[in-house]
Amino acid sequence: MFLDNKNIILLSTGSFNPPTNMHLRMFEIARDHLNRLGLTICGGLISPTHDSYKKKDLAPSLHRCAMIEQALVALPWVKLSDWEVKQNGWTRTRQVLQYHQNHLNMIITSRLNGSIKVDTSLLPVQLIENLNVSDSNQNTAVNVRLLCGADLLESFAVPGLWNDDDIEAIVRDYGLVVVSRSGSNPHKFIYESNVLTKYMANIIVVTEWITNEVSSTKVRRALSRNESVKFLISELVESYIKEHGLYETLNHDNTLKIYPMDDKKLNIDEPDNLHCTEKRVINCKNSKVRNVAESKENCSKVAILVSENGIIEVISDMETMV
Ligand SMILES: Nc1ncnc2c1ncn2[C@@H]1O[C@H](COP(=O)(O)OP(=O)(O)OP(=O)(O)O)[C@@H](O)[C@H]1O
Ligand SMILES: NC(=O)c1ccc[n+]([C@@H]2O[C@H](COP(=O)(O)O)[C@@H](O)[C@H]2O)c1
Repeated sequence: MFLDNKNIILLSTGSFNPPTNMHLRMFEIARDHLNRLGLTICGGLISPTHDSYKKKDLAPSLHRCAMIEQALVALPWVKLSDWEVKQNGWTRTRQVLQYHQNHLNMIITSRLNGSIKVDTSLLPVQLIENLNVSDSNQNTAVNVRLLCGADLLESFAVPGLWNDDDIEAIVRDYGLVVVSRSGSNPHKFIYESNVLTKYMANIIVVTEWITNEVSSTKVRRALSRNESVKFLISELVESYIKEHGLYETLNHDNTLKIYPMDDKKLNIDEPDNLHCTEKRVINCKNSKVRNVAESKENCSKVAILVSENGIIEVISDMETMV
């Protein structure tokens, strides 16, 4: 039931839309903690989810992979794996772990057997160096562990999201390294789950005392409002985003409502059924309102109302916007 803890590779799955500094810090925090427990971390992998994963505002994987590569310039012991995004559809996390563990161990075995044509690009440098000096009796097999934030762990309880079999296989065969997030209580969550309690020895909870609640959602929101994201994401990622015009508009296609000014005056009175958390009037003389809605028309002023559930309503000064 207990995993052999030699040669751990931390694998993190998610949208990385975009990758934030906290995605990177998660690896550092986990490595420090595991080292302190006497465990060896050989490397890390980031495996972004497939484009068909149903998540609002998900940028194409081409961009997400490129942004991860930019972010990882500052974290060379972690590598991007684009295997998931290259599949025909979304892959369950259990299979992602299975693929990477089998694949990496296959590469290691081939390498030890002297096969020259082995693509080692996913292997951490440290492990390759060990392999170069190792005799074949040495235990070089890797254990790929799922590295996640406590919110991902707690998503195990969302009805219909995860198969029970998969949850059991993930904790039994691979193991978890869970980084705390404010508002979560991973120890309590494990206690309340029979299967997680059964395999508790394979779950390492890392308490992050220097809490940082940056999330991709908040970064996307800031970008769409043209607010600074400095120190939340790497400068290289920020440059990539700007260069490709990503996240300039938030996609609320199904819920966007645009009121011509005749209907609602531009004094941002709330429409009857909308409780606003935010109200803003934007001056945009002779410009397209790109950060609010795809409009072909120019306008000079719009009012934006953002409700608690993320619905954006726009009041424009030109009927032609509608
Ligand atoms: N601030 C954070 N603290 C701890 N873990 C985090 C944090 N941000 C992201 N993670 C973890 O990183 C992994 C990938 O996360 P994901 O791409 O969903 O990022 P996110 O910022 O939570 O995204 P979104 O805001 O789009 O839901 C998940 O395991 C998630 O729990
Ligand atoms: N059944 C499963 O294996 C399952 C269910 C939900 C999410 N996931 C994964 O967890 C990650 C969640 O990412 P987000 O937090 O960005 O939604 C993604 O990599 C996704 O593929 C896996």
